[in-house]
Amino acid sequence: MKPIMEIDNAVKTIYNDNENLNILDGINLKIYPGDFIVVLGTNGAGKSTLLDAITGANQLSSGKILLNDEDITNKNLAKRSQFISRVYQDPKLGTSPRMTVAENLLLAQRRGLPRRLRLRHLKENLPKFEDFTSDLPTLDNRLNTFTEKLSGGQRQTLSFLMAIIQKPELLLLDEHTAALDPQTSQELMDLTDKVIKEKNLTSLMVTHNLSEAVKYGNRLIVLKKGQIILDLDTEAKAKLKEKDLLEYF
Ligand SMILES: Nc1ncnc2c1ncn2[C@@H]1O[C@H](COP(=O)(O)OP(=O)(O)OP(=O)(O)O)[C@@H](O)[C@H]1O
Repeated sequence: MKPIMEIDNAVKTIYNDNENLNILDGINLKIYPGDFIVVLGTNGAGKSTLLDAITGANQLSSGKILLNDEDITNKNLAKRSQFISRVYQDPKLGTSPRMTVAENLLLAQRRGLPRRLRLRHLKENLPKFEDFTSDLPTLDNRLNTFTEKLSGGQRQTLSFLMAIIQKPELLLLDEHTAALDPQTSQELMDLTDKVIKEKNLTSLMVTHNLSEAVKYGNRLIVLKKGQIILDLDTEAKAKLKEKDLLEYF
């Protein structure tokens, strides 16, 4: 099987305290269609830097990133966002507060088009959005609500829907349930897992929650000081127990 994404010897160097520091230090990773890869690592291990490098929010110092065999290393964030979507930890990122839920969904559905074109034809899209949100208790009947009026959990569910409404080549989940209360976090995690399976999405999920790391996904990597120090394939991941991970933290 061909990888969707290939990260080849990715290095990100910063100048800190009068010295060069590799915050990504030779990352090699192949992401295959349908992979759901859990990414673990202590604070400062380089997880966000890796996601930034994948989205183009931050350019690599050296190394390459290929998406479906195309070298995207020098493509900017806007170009890559047509194919790669990301859900952040902060519910306020990723949604427009002064727009309704339906308008936000419309913007996301037309990712890649100029903004003035993206907000046209709201009315004819409403039935589709109603269908899309109807079995989600948190967003049912909320299509005309301004996003700033939503709770953190509702807003994060919306961010997730926006990230997947136009099937991305790669979905990045950046501790996307970490800021929510335990029940809401569980609901969003269950929705995430269901949608990833139903739509056969390819995904990378950063988490600090070890039980989530064991329960979800088919592969797992651990980052430390900018390097991948553990890379479990599907078979090894299936046998994984929470206590096996403790030695890495
Ligand atoms: N622009 C920058 N300037 C200086 N240091 C940086 C910069 N960006 C990241 N770092 C440092 O690089 C290291 C990796 O940061 P990164 O945010 O990727 O870690 P992380 O694994 O996502 O951590 P966390 O779990 O806390 O979110 C950290 O030591 C961080 O302080």
